[in-house]
Amino acid sequence: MALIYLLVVVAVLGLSILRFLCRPRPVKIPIKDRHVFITGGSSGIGLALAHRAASAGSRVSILARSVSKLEEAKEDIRNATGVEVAVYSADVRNMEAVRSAIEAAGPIDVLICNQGVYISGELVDVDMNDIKFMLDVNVVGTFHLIKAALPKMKEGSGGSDLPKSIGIISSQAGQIGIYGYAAYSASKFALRGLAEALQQEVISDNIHVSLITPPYTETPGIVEEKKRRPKITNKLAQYSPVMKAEDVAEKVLNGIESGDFIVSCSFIGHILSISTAGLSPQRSYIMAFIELVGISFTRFVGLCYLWICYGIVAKYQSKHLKNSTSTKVAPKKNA
Ligand SMILES: NC(=O)C1=CN([C@@H]2O[C@H](COP(=O)(O)OP(=O)(O)OC[C@H]3O[C@@H](n4cnc5c(N)ncnc54)[C@H](OP(=O)(O)O)[C@@H]3O)[C@@H](O)[C@H]2O)C=CC1
Ligand SMILES: CCCCCCCCCCCCCCCC(=O)[C@@H](N)CO
Repeated sequence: MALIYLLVVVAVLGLSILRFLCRPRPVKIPIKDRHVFITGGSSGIGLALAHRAASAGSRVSILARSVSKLEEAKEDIRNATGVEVAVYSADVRNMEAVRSAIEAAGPIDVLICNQGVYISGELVDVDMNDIKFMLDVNVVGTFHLIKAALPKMKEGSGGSDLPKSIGIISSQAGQIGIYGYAAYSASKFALRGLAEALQQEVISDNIHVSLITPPYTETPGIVEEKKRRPKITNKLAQYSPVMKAEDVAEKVLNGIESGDFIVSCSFIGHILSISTAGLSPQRSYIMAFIELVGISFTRFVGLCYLWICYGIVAKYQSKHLKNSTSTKVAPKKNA
């Protein structure tokens, strides 16, 4: 009895300390009647986000390269919601193109940097051009977008203005490195550094950064990627279930509206976020409490997961080695 009493006192005291401690402060970011600008909005997660934001009453702009895919998305959203979205064709790798699109779109309340490319394969086999392509689109492209949008977003912010948001789509592959994703993971881990530093720089402008970490999601992009994905990657990633783009979009917009810094989209996603909490800001004292209590447990789960991973890798590589020796030997026998 006394022990339970003590535990309750400690928990309440702990929660009060965390409530005092947690920075930045919690925030609510409305999206209704506000301008939401979504890159990669013509396909997959971005398209689902555009649908959802339009249904929620936002003014929506989408940006991507292909004009025909943009027009198709525009028609799709019009048919489903009756909302006209604005479309901008630009390659995020081109700063000038990004600048003109953002200028034409007008001041942004919620910028969602969702464009992204992913090519998997063992690093020795991946072409350097493909590696640079991923870093350019995923990382440099995101810098272009934020640098182009930020000056206007800062203008007139603070004061009594409504809070604004910059949402950056990373990935679970931005929380853990997985076989076959060395370059992609590097690009997605990079976004975390950007997000953490940027949040400190823009907090006084009442701009709030969300770093989103979806699991595998059914999208046109993933259908392509799957064709080249090493089989072993599927084995290692099987513990994180695949989601539908619509469900991811719902989590993303809810996370942005709640001002969450890390937005995870699934149960395993939450476990991953707790175990990689590091020095990311945490606005919710409840979540901070869960992190403090859960972190040694999730580290243990992580160690078990890595034990499984390295077992799978060892088995795969010994089989691979045997296979490659037998193929080397076979032609000799035939000759
Ligand atoms: N699907 C998944 O399993 C997961 C995806 N993610 C991330 O989510 C984001 C969206 O992925 P997903 O929906 O699968 O991708 P899709 O391939 O389905 O869509 C990608 C979108 O980005 C646009 N895009 C690509 N390159 C550029 C560029 N250089 N400039 C401007 N726009 C560009 C594409 O249009 P266009 O080609 O016409 O330019 C398209 O609209 C990515 O950042 C991805 O890394 C994260 C975790 C899991
Ligand atoms: C501590 C507990 C750990 C539990 C197990 C976690 C398993 C993680 C698997 C991560 C798979 C990566 C998905 C991202 C795919 C992606 O971003 C695509 N775009 C790639 O093509």
